Amino acid sequence: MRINKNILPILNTVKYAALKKDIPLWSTASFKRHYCVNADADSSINFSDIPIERIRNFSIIAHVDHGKSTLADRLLELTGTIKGGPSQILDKLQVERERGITVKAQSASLLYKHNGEIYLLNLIDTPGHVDFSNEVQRSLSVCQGVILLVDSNDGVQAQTVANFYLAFVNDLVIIPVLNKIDLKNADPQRVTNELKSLFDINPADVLKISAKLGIGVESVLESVVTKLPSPKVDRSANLRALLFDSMYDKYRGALSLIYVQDGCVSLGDSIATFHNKKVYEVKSLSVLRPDEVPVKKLVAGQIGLVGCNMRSPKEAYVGDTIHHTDCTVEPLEGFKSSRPMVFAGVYPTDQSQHINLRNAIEKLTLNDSAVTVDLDTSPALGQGWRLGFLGLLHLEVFTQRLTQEYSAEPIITAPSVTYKIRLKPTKQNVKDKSEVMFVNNPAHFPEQNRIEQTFEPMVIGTIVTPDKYLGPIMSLCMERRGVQRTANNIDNSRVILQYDLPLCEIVLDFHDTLKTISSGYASFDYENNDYIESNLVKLGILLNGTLVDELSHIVHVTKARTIGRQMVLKLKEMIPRQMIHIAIQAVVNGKVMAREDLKAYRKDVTAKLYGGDVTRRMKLLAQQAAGKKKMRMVANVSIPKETFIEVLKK
Ligand SMILES: Nc1nc2c(ncn2[C@@H]2O[C@H](COP(=O)(O)OP(=O)(O)OP(=O)(O)O)[C@@H](O)[C@H]2O)c(=O)[nH]1
Repeated sequence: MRINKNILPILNTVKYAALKKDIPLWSTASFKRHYCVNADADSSINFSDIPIERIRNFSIIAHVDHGKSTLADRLLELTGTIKGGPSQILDKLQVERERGITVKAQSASLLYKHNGEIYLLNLIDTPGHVDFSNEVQRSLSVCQGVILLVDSNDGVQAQTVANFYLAFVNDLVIIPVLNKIDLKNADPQRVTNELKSLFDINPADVLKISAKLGIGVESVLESVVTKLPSPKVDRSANLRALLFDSMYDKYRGALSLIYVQDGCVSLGDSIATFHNKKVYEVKSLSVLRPDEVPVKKLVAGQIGLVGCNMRSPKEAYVGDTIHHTDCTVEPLEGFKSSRPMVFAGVYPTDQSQHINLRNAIEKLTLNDSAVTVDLDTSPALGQGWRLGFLGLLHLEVFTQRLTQEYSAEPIITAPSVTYKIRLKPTKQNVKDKSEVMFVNNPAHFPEQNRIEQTFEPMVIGTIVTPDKYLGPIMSLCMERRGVQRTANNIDNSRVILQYDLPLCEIVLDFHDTLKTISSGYASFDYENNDYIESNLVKLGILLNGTLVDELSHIVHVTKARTIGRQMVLKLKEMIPRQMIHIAIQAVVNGKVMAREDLKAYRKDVTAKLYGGDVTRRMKLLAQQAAGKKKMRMVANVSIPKETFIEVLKK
């Protein structure tokens, strides 16, 4: 590791010695004496005895990869909550570890000694990717402050801007922290100036740390205690707790993560929820450290997990208020539900898997409340669901979790955004000229002669980039039918751009392309905007003359030929040759835009075996049969199940 020399003056002797010997700072005796709560004392501390003035609830927010989970690890270690061990401890899901990103906000309760007093710090590590911004929004609703973390090499990025404003509009106290000061190219001064010019943050308030090396991390804890307010709650009032996340446990059913706004809740209490009006007995209560530690009581200001035998995942409604059955209270505000941006059909590989897949989707949506679920049927794929997601990464993560956590292997159809269509007045409804329908499934796209006007959803995209990539980025936005709104300098080498872009142009691969053309330096964030009128058509895909709606796509008329060409080529590549000749065509209103042919072919997997090796022959045939199971018969053609989504990627 090459250490930035500029940080040396800020290391005191203990830290420097620890660093040189590669001893983690938090394991030094002097550190433990000052900051960690003694492990023996820890087990005897009753969390509910900690007064409100000594509670701090905060989130760590930042752009992707700026070090949130690493800082969370350090804070857990420094406070003695965990004793080292695996890194990114709050990234608990397999999908998070495999992809190296946080997709779920995770909370942990830390005990911290300040001026001899013990404080309870409830930390929430949030995801950085724009597809999971609903997790950040929910987390902020139970916090009084945030740590806004910025990489001191990368500087302010698109999600830094989005997250700053999210915290700002929620009236939260912001602790600005520059991370990765150990990197050779770190430039904390430049990034401090960016924070000043963009957000008017006082340079004197900016902390400079290296979460990886543990440098300066104690100053973060000190700021959390001294700068953040304690929660505004009332312990003497009747119980009101906000259910802000939930998860499914095999043995205990749905578990609810709650923030106790008023009063307290104890084991054995009889509680009810506003949304479903059902009554439950509190069976288990725990705080997360970050694993569950059972407690007897949760009091106002605390965050904890409640188990009350909710058997159906639908009962734990995120945003609901929990109260005691014998008291009437005003419900808490809850959450504005996030609007799904991308829809895709989800079908079992064969209909015998239907019930399993339904259970898996129900349980997983409990832990991912942003996903919307509607029933759907498809002539080729049978009974299934139309699911709504916040973006393509969200869709991919959800389906990966279905497979990894519930052993379900669904088929996902081509994702689509929701278009608005105004139909021509018919003789019967001349008076009602404005018959409008919303379509997110190409199968429901009306015949062209019934359509009066079509509209597509737009976003306002924010791009932060070094100015040397400005040319290619502007070309990319133009190619994606974007219209520039603003362009401003952040400093003398970086620019922040705002564009109006059609949502369908950014959901699939815009982010990846942007990263590629800017060597990874540009970042992107977007927010929903209105619908605008746009000339849209259905690009149908025909396999041997049969329309396959599951592969069809709604596109802008100017893109129909290019996308049609790309799709037939991709399909030719993805569909294995079969015993019949396959014609693949892309059509718009009956007019062929592109065509490819896949020649017939008979694959005799046992052909190379001579003689009578029956067992080997059987094994090969069995392997071939298993391979076929992973395919789906559509229009008499076997299609690998990934085709439906992969075909749209360039
Ligand atoms: N050199 C250096 N690397 C760091 C530091 N902090 C984090 N990293 C590295 O930066 C990368 C991203 O860190 P994470 O903690 O996963 O970042 P994150 O913000 O939680 O990422 P997402 O949850 O995906 O948004 C990892 O490879 C870390 O080891 C630091 O202070 N110095």
